[in-house]
Amino acid sequence: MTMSDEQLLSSDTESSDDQPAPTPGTDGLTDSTDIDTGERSATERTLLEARDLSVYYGKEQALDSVDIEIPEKQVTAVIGPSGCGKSTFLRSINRMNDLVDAAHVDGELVFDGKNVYDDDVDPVALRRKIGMVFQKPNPFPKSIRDNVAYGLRVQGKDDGDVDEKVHTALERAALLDEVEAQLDSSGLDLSGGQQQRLCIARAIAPDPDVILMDEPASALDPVATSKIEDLIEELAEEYTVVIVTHNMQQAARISDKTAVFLTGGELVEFDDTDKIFENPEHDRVEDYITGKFG
Ligand SMILES: Nc1ncnc2c1ncn2[C@@H]1O[C@H](COP(=O)(O)OP(=O)(O)OP(=O)(O)O)[C@@H](O)[C@H]1O
Repeated sequence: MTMSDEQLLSSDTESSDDQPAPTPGTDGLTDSTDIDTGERSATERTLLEARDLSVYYGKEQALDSVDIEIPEKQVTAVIGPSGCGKSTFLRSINRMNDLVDAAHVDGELVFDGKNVYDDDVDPVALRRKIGMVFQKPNPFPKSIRDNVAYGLRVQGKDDGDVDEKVHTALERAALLDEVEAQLDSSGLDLSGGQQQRLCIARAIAPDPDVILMDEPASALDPVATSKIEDLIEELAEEYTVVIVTHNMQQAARISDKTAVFLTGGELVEFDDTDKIFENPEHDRVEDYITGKFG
């Protein structure tokens, strides 16, 4: 699953000309830690690690010295009250904050042993390894097939087996059965829930390692939400999923780990989801979970 660092670092047609020449990064694998619980795996490997990560918008600090180790092939939920920096944290993982002029990042975000803020990392290539799904389904005004194939095309992977890859991505996104007979119809003609699964198929077509999801079900009805939740749990067999959600029941249902951010962009507690919801260490987290504020 993991692509080489060379691929991560290599420039492509979308990258700016002033990107430094690609250089091989570390092949470093971060620490492995044996754990005694976990339904998905007995051993967890850290795939993403924030080290003293702070993010500012101008003078305003949105994330405050965050340290966190996110395990591979699990679902990590990010929760906390409005404005506490959840989206900022998510967007710092694949450098989406680069697109905000006022944003400034201190510290490190290490992905598979490499700081993604190093000068030699191409953010466009990075975003193919760390895909993103947004709150509102945003398919392109193109056919279902072309929506999914888009990620392959920009990656130069649209060789002979595009159709096979499109099918695989739709299947993994639990959408193939519903759209197989209409791949040339517009993606915009699908229901909201189907559009979101189409966007998930588009994100996974280039075979990323990580899928970031920013409240992916908040615009959907309960049935569509339930399908997305089932899908997220399935995706974690192949991918590392980090999901921002306002819905604490959803976090409790689908995640293995939960990170609780509180006001000021502080990561107050990060632990197994069961522990966070049943017996958190911090009173402030308990107050938030039990609805005393937020
Ligand atoms: N593009 C931006 N420019 C300036 N300030 C921003 C920007 N994006 C976020 N902020 C500020 O950074 C802080 C954290 O915002 P962020 O969106 O990360 O929080 P959040 O926890 O995801 O909020 P919500 O739950 O309401 O979506 C807030 O004070 C917000 O106003």
